[in-house]
Amino acid sequence: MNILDKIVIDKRKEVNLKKELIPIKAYEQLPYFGMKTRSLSKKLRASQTGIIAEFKRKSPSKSIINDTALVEDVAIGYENAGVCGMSILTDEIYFGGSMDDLMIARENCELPLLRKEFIIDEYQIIEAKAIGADAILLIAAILTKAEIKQFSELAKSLNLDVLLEVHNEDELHKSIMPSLDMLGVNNRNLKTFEVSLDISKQLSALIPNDFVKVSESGISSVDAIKELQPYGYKGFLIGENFMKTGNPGASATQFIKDLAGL
Ligand SMILES: O=P(O)(O)OC[C@@H](O)[C@@H](O)c1c[nH]c2ccccc12
Repeated sequence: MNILDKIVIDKRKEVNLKKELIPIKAYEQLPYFGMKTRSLSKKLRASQTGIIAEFKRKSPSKSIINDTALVEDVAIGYENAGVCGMSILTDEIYFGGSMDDLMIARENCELPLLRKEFIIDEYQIIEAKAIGADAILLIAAILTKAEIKQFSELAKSLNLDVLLEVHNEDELHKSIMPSLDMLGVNNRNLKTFEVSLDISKQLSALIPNDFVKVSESGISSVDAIKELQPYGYKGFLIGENFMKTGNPGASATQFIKDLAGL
């Protein structure tokens, strides 16, 4: 069994358990549920740099990346660096994240926040809104076309932006629909962990221009972004490259300065 299948099995167990403990109605009472969201896709469209910076403690491909950085410091650091949005892993088992991380980031910055999660149930979308997320990730590799439609339409009804992630042509063809805001190409194969920026280059022409194109994973230099921009990418999701340093906010600041040619 590949790692992605394993993650999804564990996620289904986790969500089913939680559903019994916390009814959806409880989430709808939380203050963030009724709050206005900030659009990540609009920010990316208007930006010259387009960085979405991620908070990630560990990953199945790299084990520990950073187990000392505090999410509040990183949120403030990323905001001061001028990123367009912050991505926060809320999966605990494989990525060492939590919903608390997202809520702490929400309390400490005004950035659009992307809930980075393996979403397989509408429950997690309600949860995302209730903890203060502005956008959700949907991963085509683990969803049917009907689920992508159902989940993205629910997200839109809650004013959440939707980033749909693909890794190959079949996933892309299955996914294109008007309820998505951003189309993300993951340069990392979630089943084998192989990374190649060529995936973004190959798939870009197949993504209609009405979606904001985002290139995800394995981006570790300004040159990589300059290479991807001519393919129409407006968003760049960067995790490890910032998180592996002692001060993720400071490395994002330097990165954005270099990218903007300052
Ligand atoms: O740390 P990187 O290589 O810069 O990658 C960030 C982000 O793209 C990656 O964490 C990611 C992309 N899609 C995902 C889906 C689930 C978990 C994680 C991810």
